[in-house]
Amino acid sequence: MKKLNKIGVLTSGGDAPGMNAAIRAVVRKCFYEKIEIVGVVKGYQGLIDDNIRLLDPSSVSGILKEGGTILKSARSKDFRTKEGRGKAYINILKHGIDALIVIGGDGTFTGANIFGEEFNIPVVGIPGTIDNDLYGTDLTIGYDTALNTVVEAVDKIRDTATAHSRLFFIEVMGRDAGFIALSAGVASGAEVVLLPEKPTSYDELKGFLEKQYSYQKESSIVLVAEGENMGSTLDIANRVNEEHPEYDARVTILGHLQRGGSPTVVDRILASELGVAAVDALLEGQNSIMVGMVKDEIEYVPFIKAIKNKKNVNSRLLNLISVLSG
Ligand SMILES: Nc1ncnc2c1ncn2[C@@H]1O[C@H](COP(=O)(O)OP(=O)(O)O)[C@@H](O)[C@H]1O
Ligand SMILES: O=P(O)(O)OC[C@H]1O[C@](O)(COP(=O)(O)O)[C@@H](O)[C@@H]1O
Ligand SMILES: [Mg+2]
Repeated sequence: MKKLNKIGVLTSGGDAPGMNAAIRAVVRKCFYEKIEIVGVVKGYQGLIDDNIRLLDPSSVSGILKEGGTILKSARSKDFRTKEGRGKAYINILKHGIDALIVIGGDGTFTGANIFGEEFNIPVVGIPGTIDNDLYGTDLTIGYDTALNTVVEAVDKIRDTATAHSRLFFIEVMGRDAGFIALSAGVASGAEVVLLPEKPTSYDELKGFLEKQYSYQKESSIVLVAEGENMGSTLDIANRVNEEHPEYDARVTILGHLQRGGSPTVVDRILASELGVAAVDALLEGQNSIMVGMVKDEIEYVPFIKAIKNKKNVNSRLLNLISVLSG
């Protein structure tokens, strides 16, 4: 195994609270192990554009509690091309980088896997996405903070919904995954959740709502994962209002506020552990793997498994929604 003298670290895809805590852990662990560490600015695009700078323990002072990412993030079209990845590799050689740590989601790991195979450079991934849609880790960095943000917002909407006896459709993030909608739904007492993993028909939804209305509930909340099957949240709410004007339905789309804010304790600890574990993995000669946390143990999960295997939503939680919404 080639000696590790210099590691590059980057954040890529949608930012997530706790990415800074992970960067800090990687940088401080490298210092501890006497390995040089450089930060790549703006994800894979920064590798292509040679936007690379030296980091030291003081460059990560005070960032543990900050949302966003000091290294910035990007969705790089160029890295999807062989030509772009070729430019990235030239810059890796220019800076003498021996291995990469990439912090991101499924897209980031797909790119890392291709890049590692093309150019034979060791790459280790740290799961950072609010969506929690990665197989091989119980939690991804940022998910817990996003959940807390969503629940705080839903609690507030519940106040006004109850005051006016209204139905609210609240759309949350989760491009292809319903983890945020389901867990936040249980934690905020949502009456219905709409998830991509469990397609619901319009008639089923109507049936749920009619049942709720027959209980004379003070308010109802439907948490909609953006990737669910029925189409736009506004269209669903409009149709419900046409058929049942008495529900007086309203729509709130929480949007990018779910991605910001100071990370929770859970995310800070997870990010610190995985940051250190990623450097350990490289020191052990690991390659093309994600470091995950399963039942409080660090696991090495091949990129291909983390991307291709489907992480299932918790059916117990789904059942809770129907049992507790009465
Ligand atoms: N098939 C691919 N080939 C090369 N690079 C990819 C591929 N898929 C994703 N990437 C890179 O990873 C970046 C992040 O992926 P994206 O899906 O946007 O976010 P996330 O990693 O959070 O899921 C993309 O912008 C792109 O640069
Ligand atoms: O910020 P953008 O580019 O509008 O992307 C929005 C998407 O990013 C996310 O917030 C996070 O997704 P990724 O972690 O896969 O990038 C999704 O929930 C959402 O669909
Ligand atoms: Mg993703």
